[in-house]
Amino acid sequence: MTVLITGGAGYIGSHMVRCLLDAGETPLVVDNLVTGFDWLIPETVPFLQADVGDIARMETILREHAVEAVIHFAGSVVLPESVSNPLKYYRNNTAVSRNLIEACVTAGVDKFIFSSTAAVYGDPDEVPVREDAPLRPQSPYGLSKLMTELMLKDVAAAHPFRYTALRYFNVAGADPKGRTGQATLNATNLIKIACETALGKRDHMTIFGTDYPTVDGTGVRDYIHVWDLVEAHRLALLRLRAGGDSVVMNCGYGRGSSVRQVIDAVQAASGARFDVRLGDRRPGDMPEVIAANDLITRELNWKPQLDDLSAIIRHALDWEAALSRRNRI
Ligand SMILES: NC(=O)c1ccc[n+]([C@@H]2O[C@H](COP(=O)([O-])OP(=O)(O)OC[C@H]3O[C@@H](n4cnc5c(N)ncnc54)[C@H](O)[C@@H]3O)[C@@H](O)[C@H]2O)c1
Ligand SMILES: O=c1ccn([C@@H]2O[C@H](COP(=O)(O)OP(=O)(O)O[C@H]3O[C@H](CO)[C@@H](O)[C@H](O)[C@H]3O)[C@@H](O)[C@H]2O)c(=O)[nH]1
Repeated sequence: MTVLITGGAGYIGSHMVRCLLDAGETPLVVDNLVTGFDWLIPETVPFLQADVGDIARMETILREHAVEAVIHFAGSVVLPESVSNPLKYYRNNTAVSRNLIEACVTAGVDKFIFSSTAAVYGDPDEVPVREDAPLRPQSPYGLSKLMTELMLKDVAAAHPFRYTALRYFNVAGADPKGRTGQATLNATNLIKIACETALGKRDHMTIFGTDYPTVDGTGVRDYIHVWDLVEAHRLALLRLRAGGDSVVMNCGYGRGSSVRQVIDAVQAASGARFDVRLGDRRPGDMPEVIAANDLITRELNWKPQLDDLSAIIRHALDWEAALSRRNRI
């Protein structure tokens, strides 16, 4: 019962691999290492370096490894980059996913879990935002993921194929056991940047916008611990195995933290009073994005274990320090 993890050398995918191993599953990783690192994959896990958009190669891999289900993380993930280079996102997220789905249909793989994003909502009218809210992505990144969701829906209607699309909110933290974490180069995510600054890897950081209509004027996001996120995928896999139908669900905690609250928490956890500058709003940023999570809680009986900003930050800091000790970054 092999479970293929595309993008398993990346941040979230490498946690998925650990989570499945811990549960006694048999993961297989396909990754082209464009942003991932092979040293994040445990040596016991088979790894094939390939582009997920290569239909013939993927069809062969699915058949030769008797893949039962696919969890598809591979893709391009930098939202501002998608504005300056949209075709990269429509290729590596939309077209590549299309090819992978075709390989699955041809090879008879009928269970598919897809990494979608809160960016499909754009600037929500209401928070917490529900799955049936208007879908108005404000970036090619969000649209590239929404197009994949729509393809999955059509394919599931036409073929013996069922999927779960999880719309992640802001993923952060690292494996509580310290086995993997985010090693992304030039990361743009707030918690990663704040941790890097706390450890002296950056000499300062900037708050992007202090005049939002939020609790303290800075942007509010629903930060979800990566370990709770991958556990939701494992539960989604069990649900598909039990015959569950196709579904699209938010994956977040349903409460937000502001940029200032995050930075204060990183300073408290690290004991470092680092240089924080006040800057302009980052183009394309939303004031407040928070998940409604009733659906995932009900459908998967998902019970987050690490719904705590200080735990997310402690694990992120521990991982950042471990990266330095290993001379990784
Ligand atoms: N990190 C977040 O906050 C967040 C939020 C919402 C959605 N997501 C989605 O989650 C998924 C994983 O994100 P991540 O943060 O782990 O990013 P990441 O860059 O760390 O991981 C992506 C992995 O996919 C691989 N990859 C990219 N294109 C590939 C291709 N064509 N063929 C094979 N491998 C390829 C990369 O080498 C990398 O290992 C992405 O689809 C992303 O859009 C992430
Ligand atoms: O140096 C920084 C970095 C970020 N921020 C702010 O921190 C918040 C969070 O930003 P970031 O961590 O970059 O996340 P988002 O822009 O919310 O986007 C993330 O969350 C989306 C889902 O909502 C995913 O799709 C994206 O891949 C992922 O990057 C925002 O208010 C930013 O303006 C700063 O103030 N300073």
